[in-house]
Amino acid sequence: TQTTRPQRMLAAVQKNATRGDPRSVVKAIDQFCRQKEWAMNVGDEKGCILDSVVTEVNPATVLELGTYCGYSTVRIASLLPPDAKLITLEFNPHNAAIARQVIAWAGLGDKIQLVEGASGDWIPKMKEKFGIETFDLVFLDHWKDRYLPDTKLMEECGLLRKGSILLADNVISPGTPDYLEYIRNSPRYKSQYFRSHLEYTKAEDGLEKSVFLG
Ligand SMILES: Cc1ncnc2c1ncn2[C@@H]1O[C@H](/C=C/CNC(=O)c2cc(-c3ccc(F)cc3)cc(O)c2O)[C@@H](O)[C@H]1O
Ligand SMILES: [Mg+2]
Repeated sequence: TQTTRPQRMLAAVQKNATRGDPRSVVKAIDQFCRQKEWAMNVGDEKGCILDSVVTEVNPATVLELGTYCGYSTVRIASLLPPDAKLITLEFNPHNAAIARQVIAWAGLGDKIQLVEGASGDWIPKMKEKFGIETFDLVFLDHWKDRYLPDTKLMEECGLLRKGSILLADNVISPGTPDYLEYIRNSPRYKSQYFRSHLEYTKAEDGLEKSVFLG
């Protein structure tokens, strides 16, 4: 029977990456996507920008919206301090199942909590279910029309504090026009655009980094 792209990506990790070595997992996925099949991971070029933001913020609490196969989940978690917590939300059970195995291969299972469900349902439960007060860093990489409603929901739920960082993928390609318009014009955020390229291509894309001002 026909395999799926996430299944083929996982197979490439299990074949080419070293168990317990997150960077080799990231490298194996990037090689798979460059040499075999394009996939919507943040990729190695934007991934370096992501790395620099994670390192600068040094977050104790991270929320990722849209796990997909766990590429950015592993990339972020590999840079976190010892007691930091990364919660990642994914509502497609097949993608979640693949991501769990990618995360396990990287040996990062104790740093990452993958929650299977929709961001709109789980964002209001972060405090009661996971004892999270606020997130130091949020990585937005799920359906592009959910960036704005979920940002407003995080504000309403009090999950952002003065200095919380939102980092949004794909603000050019596929694009998130309503989110960009809101976040760049809101007096409650200070935003910065990091120009880059759509993963594994020469097309323009970039990351928008926004600081919540409280
Ligand atoms: C509300 C909710 N709750 C929970 N999980 C959610 C969720 N909404 C989506 N998810 C999950 O997250 C992933 C979806 C990611 C969406 N990403 C993109 O569509 C994307 C597309 C491109 C792209 C660019 C140019 C092209 F020509 C074609 C594609 C590049 C990218 O980097 C992308 O991220 C996927 O695993 C989905 O199940
Ligand atoms: Mg993306």
